[in-house]
Amino acid sequence: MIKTVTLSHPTGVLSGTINLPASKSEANRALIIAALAGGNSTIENLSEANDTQLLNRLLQRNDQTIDAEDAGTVMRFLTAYYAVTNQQKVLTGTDRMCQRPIKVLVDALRDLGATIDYLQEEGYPPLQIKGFAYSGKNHLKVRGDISSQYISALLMIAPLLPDGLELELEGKIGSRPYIEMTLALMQHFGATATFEDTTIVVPNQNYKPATFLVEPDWSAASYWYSLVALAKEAEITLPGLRKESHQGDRAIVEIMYRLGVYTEFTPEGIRLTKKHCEKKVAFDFTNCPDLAQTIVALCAALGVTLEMTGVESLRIKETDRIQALQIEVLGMETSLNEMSPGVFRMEPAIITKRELTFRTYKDHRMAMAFAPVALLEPVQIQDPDVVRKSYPRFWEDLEKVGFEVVNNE
Ligand SMILES: O=C(O)C1=C[C@@H](OP(=O)(O)O)[C@@H](O)[C@H](O)C1
Ligand SMILES: C=C(OP(=O)(O)O)C(=O)O
Repeated sequence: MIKTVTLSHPTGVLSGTINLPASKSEANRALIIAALAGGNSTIENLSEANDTQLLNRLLQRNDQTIDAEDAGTVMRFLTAYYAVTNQQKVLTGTDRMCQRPIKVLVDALRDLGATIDYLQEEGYPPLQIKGFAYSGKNHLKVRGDISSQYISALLMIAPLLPDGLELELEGKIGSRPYIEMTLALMQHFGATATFEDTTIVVPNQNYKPATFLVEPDWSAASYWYSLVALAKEAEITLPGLRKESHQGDRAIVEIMYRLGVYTEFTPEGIRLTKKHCEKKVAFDFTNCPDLAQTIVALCAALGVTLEMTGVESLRIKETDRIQALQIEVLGMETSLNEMSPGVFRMEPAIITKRELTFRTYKDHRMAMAFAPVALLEPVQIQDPDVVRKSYPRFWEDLEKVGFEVVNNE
């Protein structure tokens, strides 16, 4: 029996104040850097996301085998962390994690002097980290088009290397704001770097312990934007979000402006209300890949024609997100087609079904992206507990604004 939640909303009028979870991306960088800084750092508003709670636990224990579960940042950041701090570990994760590539990072760490073996398939976890003897190399070329997490992982350990590190990024750079977030967090803990064009230079230096306050998660905010866009009337307040943020997913403000949501920045945070929605939109998700599912589900529900590009990295995330989206929008009587390599198009849907069921593919964002459709028709979401990866209180927060959430075991 598959666990589902059934979601419905009585009126379509939505109002309330929601305290979002803190950003797992910021928190996981702060945890790694604080560990490298030694001494007493304080991380305030640590994310309740499983990805962050897991990393926090792993850093406090001295386990021989490290289970990164389904958390990409945990797997990638800890691989670099344990390698350069010369800790012998086996790193593994869920079946899916063992299908998510890590070769770019392992090759770079081997170049720096790490001994790392693949325990199953070449290029994929599980890994065995055997030790570190500095090679003297301080210039590496790294592909920028697979995952920025490899680059962030290398950057965070770079100040510890005797000659620092010059990273030359090759190919298209995806998820660039996440690289900039890494550099900003490093700077917060006293380590400077330069990022010009495609080259990042990090000198050898010491991190300094610091206090860091984690911001609310802009990726989590995207589901509330989607709810506002689909509601008949809405006024949603999300405290703590600011215009200036390290998170690239703040791009949701401009994206949703075109899809019917107005953002007012207030001293407390943001206030979302409704405005006119365009009928046809095109977005490039290169810099904000985690927003793509929110926008596909929303455009299908709104009947808006969507063209999207910059989604190459979606194939190697918690699931093949392109394939998962293509299957799930079929249930909304629309289709997402690859018109030419990397260019996807979705024509408007007219939803005529009474109840829609969405599968989630062990991917938190599939659950949260499709949940707002419940403002139009009752919706069933399979395996609802997936949200724990980034937003464990998601279903409770929906109840706060009047959704009926029925758990079906
Ligand atoms: O560094 C990070 O915190 C993240 C980087 C992005 O991954 P990619 O760099 O693999 O696109 C993003 O999708 C992920 O949710 C979090
Ligand atoms: C891709 C994601 O996470 P990660 O790669 O860190 O597992 C995500 O949270 O959408």
